[in-house]
Amino acid sequence: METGYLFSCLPIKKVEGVLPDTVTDIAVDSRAVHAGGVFVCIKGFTVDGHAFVPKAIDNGARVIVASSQLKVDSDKVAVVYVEDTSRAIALLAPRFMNYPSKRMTMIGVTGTNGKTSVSNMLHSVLHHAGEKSAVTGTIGFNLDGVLFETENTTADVLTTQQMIKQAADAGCSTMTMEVSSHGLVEGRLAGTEFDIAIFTNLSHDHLDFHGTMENYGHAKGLLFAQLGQDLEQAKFGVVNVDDPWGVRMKEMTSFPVLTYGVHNEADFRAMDVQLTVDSTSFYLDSPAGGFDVKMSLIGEFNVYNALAVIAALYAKGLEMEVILEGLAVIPSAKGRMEKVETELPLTIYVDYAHSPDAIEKAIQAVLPYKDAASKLIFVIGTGGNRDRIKRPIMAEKASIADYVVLTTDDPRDEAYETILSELEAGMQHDQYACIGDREEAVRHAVSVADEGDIIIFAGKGHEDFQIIGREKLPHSDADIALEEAEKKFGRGFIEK
Ligand SMILES: CC(=O)N[C@H]1[C@@H](OP(=O)(O)OP(=O)(O)OC[C@H]2O[C@@H](n3ccc(=O)[nH]c3=O)[C@H](O)[C@@H]2O)O[C@H](CO)[C@@H](O)[C@@H]1O[C@H](C)C(=O)N[C@@H](C)C(=O)N[C@H](CCC(=O)O)C(=O)O
Ligand SMILES: Nc1ncnc2c1ncn2[C@@H]1O[C@H](COP(=O)(O)OP(=O)(O)OP(=O)(O)O)[C@@H](O)[C@H]1O
Repeated sequence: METGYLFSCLPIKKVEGVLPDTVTDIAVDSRAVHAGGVFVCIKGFTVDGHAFVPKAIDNGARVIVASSQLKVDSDKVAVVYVEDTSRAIALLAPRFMNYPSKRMTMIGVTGTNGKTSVSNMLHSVLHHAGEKSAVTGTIGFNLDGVLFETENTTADVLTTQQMIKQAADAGCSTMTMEVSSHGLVEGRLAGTEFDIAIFTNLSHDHLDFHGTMENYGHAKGLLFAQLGQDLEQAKFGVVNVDDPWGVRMKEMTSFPVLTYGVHNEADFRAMDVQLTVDSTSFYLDSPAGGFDVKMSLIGEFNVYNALAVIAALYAKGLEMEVILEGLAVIPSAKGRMEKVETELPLTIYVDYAHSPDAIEKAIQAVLPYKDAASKLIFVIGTGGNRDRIKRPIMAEKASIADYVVLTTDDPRDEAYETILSELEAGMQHDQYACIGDREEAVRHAVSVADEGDIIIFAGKGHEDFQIIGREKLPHSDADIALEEAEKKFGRGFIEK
């Protein structure tokens, strides 16, 4: 790309050395720099990218964007000095990629719980409708069926723009993105032109980062504010009005907002909700008329997720019949109340609940189908070195289960004892065990289970690892549970 055009979007303090006519690439990681490329030095939470300039130059960087004074050979590289390199990359990345989000319908999904579920449901319904679509988030970057790993729910601004460009170049007509509050506050969505913004709900989480619920809610509101002011475009907000924050999100944008809910008046309202052990149905009142909706996803929370999907795809212009046909056949997102296939006389779910509200919702999804004589066993852990305020509240919600196993979920550098004692403080009854080692905790849950019981392993969801110290070790709640069950009941795994 022409260097002059690329840098004309930046407020530049000074340039040292001579800028080349063109640059080949742009990178924020010295290890990803290509010959003739631009390296932008980011001051991170762990290290300062300025320290990696020599490595970037070794890899062929031709231009460095920095905010601290550098000592480099100005015959070899040019240095562009700016006040704030994080803001600089937010301007440079979409420009370098030619603003690829403008080439697709972009749907952003934010909220404490349901982002992965709603995003993947949208992707699956679009796929069922014959559209080529992409989705990014906690599970990874799914480009029309091909899954790439991602580090974050919402990737850094450069990776985000690269993924959007990849999806647009591959001919996707829609891209759905999970939008985290961290991502919004840190500007990772800069330059991403959303057409539809969805808000699911807001409840206690991430207060280690945001400090207060007010800040956390404000962060989510940025997605709606960032829809912009070009009212000639057909953009929409989609909000859950059963959540008080949904009403506030409406105020954050001038674009039309479609509301959804079960209890309050809404554009898309579910009525006569019927929840069974393996399916959900409801009557939908909508601007397009009344419809009977049926799906295999379980739990009331999935009614909300379905309403968000229906409203967003209606806003996008899909026929209601097409949307509902897709909803009827799609599976749940990986690790979201996912039933483990087994011949055991037990019912086992793997779930990703790790906020107090999600824990409550996950338990409520199965409680009505539990036999009075059987138990619901709930295994829950929290991460080390992260939001500690939520720990007792998580255990308080988990106490709705008959038996609770308190454990860890990526303990990182924190001792088992502090995690467990802070969880334990919230327990409401004495039917529980505290076991720091997650593998042992899973085995214990199976060991106390009797025929007919239900076990929910919460917190890990789709993840196949446990982070202990700095190491990411392989871990699967489902595999350990089935192995233990095989010992106890003489069967577990289904012969393939
Ligand atoms: C606290 C936080 O936001 N950290 C993010 C941040 O890491 P960091 O600041 O530590 O980065 P760093 O390692 O100091 O690196 C600084 C710079 O040096 C560069 N570098 C580094 C090494 C090298 O050899 N060469 C080099 O150039 C790096 O590429 C980077 O540009 O930048 C990284 C790259 O973008 C992110 O992966 C990382 O997310 C970490 C993994 C994280 O845990 N983030 C959480 C808080 C988060 O963002 N969570 C939300 C959602 C959660 C939810 O809803 O559940 C999310 O969206 O994921
Ligand atoms: N709409 C919802 N309301 C409340 N809880 C939900 C909802 N949808 C899903 N859940 C519960 O929350 C858990 C996490 O769901 P999901 O992964 O979709 O949320 P998320 O917002 O993507 O979470 P994260 O930000 O941690 O990636 C699920 O496993 C389920 O137990």
